[in-house]
Amino acid sequence: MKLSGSVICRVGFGISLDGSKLGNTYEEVIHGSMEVIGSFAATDYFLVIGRIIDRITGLHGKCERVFKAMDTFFDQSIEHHLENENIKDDIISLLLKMERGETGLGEFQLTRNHTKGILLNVLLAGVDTTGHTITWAMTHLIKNPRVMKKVQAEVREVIKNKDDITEEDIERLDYLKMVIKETFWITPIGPLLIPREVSKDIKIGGYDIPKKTWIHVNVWAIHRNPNVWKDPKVFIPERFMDSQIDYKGLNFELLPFGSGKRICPSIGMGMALVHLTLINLLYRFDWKLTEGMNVVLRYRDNTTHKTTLETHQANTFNQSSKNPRFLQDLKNKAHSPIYLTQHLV
Ligand code: HEM
Repeated sequence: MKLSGSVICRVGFGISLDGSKLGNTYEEVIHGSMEVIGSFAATDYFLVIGRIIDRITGLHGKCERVFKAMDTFFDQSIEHHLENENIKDDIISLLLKMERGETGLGEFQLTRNHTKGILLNVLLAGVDTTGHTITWAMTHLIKNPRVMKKVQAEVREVIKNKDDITEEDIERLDYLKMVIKETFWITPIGPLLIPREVSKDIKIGGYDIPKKTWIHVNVWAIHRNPNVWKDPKVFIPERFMDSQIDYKGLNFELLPFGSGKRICPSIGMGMALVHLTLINLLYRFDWKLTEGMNVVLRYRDNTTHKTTLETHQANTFNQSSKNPRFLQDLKNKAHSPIYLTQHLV
């Protein structure tokens, strides 16, 4: 989570969280918003009485606090750009150009609120999804030593003693690509996608669906359809060998990024981050399952760990971040020991 957050803030917002005053606000924003998104909101079901219930449960107040923290975070990030004119080529610079009318949007005038709305989308949609995909892939590998051995052998063979691992290397890692596809398939990060609202009365599968109905696409169930998938509960990356099925929204059997107009607009960045992180971890470390369901990462030269740091996170963006499914420690320095503890529920 911290890694994906840092990358997205660097690439999207042109800011480095490490040691910056934005780092603390960022933590509050991310954890707070995930908690709020994952909470039950009575207003979603009972418009009037729900507002009263949400005030009594404290959800309303929490939303207000998170919203203020988020607004401050975006204000500070934008200010940082306005003070440093040499920051270019990131999302904030582009949006500020659009606000000033330097980049054409036709008749549409972008305001500061639009800019903040877009930044909010990028931040919330990018950090958790990427972070949890990596964590799930690690979990499946730890639980499947056969696959772990095979993918690690492939990565070490292809990377050998290269200092820099680049996106070109990904193309040569066929089995890793299958492992990631299988991770998306068995544990999709958005199991119900983003809800759609029906714009007119329609019929789907023989059912009448009236205008304005919300539709949730159950990707989790689609990925487990025994008429389409063999062994739908087992982690077998080889199922994608010689298969044309891809995750880009055109094969409806596999929809980790959704499909249609609202498909994830950042598949490229998400996939690059997931691949490069896993390649680095598989290449540089041996992972070992210890007693008591702990997962320990060790350096290949057998250096032992020294420090532990804990972060709580949920496993999908449809669940509350209160769920302490994962406790993880990842000191992200090239030559410092890495130790990772995971509690499997
Ligand atoms: C492995 C990583 C990722 C996964 C699995 C993922 C998955 C998804 C899914 C399932 C949706 C909903 C699509 C639908 O309902 O049809 C979505 C939407 C979205 N994603 Fe991603 N995503 C990932 C990475 C990212 C990254 C890195 C960013 C931005 C930096 C991003 C930005 C967005 C945005 C802005 C939307 C909303 C699009 C809209 O509302 O039209 N995603 N993503």
